[in-house]
Amino acid sequence: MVELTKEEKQKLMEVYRKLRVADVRDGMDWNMMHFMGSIYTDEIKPLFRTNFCGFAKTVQFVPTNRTIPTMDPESYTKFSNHWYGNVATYHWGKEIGEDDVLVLDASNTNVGIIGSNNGLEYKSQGCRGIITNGGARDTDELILNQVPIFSRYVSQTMVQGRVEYQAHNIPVNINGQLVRPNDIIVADGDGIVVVPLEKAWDVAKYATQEMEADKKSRRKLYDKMGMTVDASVAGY
Ligand SMILES: O=C([O-])CC(=O)C(=O)O
Ligand SMILES: [Mg+2]
Repeated sequence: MVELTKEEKQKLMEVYRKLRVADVRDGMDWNMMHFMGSIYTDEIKPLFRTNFCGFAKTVQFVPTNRTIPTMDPESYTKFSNHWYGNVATYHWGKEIGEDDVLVLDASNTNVGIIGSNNGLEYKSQGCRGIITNGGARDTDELILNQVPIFSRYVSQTMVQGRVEYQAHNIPVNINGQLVRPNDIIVADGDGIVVVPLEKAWDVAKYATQEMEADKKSRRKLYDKMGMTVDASVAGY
């Protein structure tokens, strides 16, 4: 796992915050990574239009093969607490910090692995966004609280009796794309791009080149059409 200093991370974020997914996609192509890194919105969708970038904090859950014995509801409360505390654990959550993006490989299970409670908690710790090939639940509240999340499913279920924590800070597979701890994640309405951390500056250089050419061109069109300058062309 490549580690960066706080200053190096801040410098990268200053550059990446300005880039659109399309620019980063171009920057990847310029570095001969045409078939790497893209995760599309037909598979992993944002709950609402949003954009973010940050460093991947990876976690993996797997489906369970444990049988659930029949029990009365009072016993189920104990069972549920035990599962949450020992099987589908969220102990890694406290490690999430500023400029992280939580990348949760839930093994494509339709389970509500992120809800409005843990989603808001990670946001409060500085988490920029969440990406999962599993499910989100409490989605009305996730939207109300503007917790930026891209997920495969809108789910209803709890994790108890369904999935188990497997590992964190390991390479994971999201829709056929490798995401390693601290790789850069860029997400917007066009989907998600994963940039290998060791290529981050090379990708940023050509992504910025393409973005600037594009914005200068759009700015001319704004002027030609008498359109009011907005954030997407300001400064060009
Ligand atoms: O409890 C969970 O793991 C998921 C959830 O619904 C929440 O955090 O609100
Ligand atoms: Mg909940």
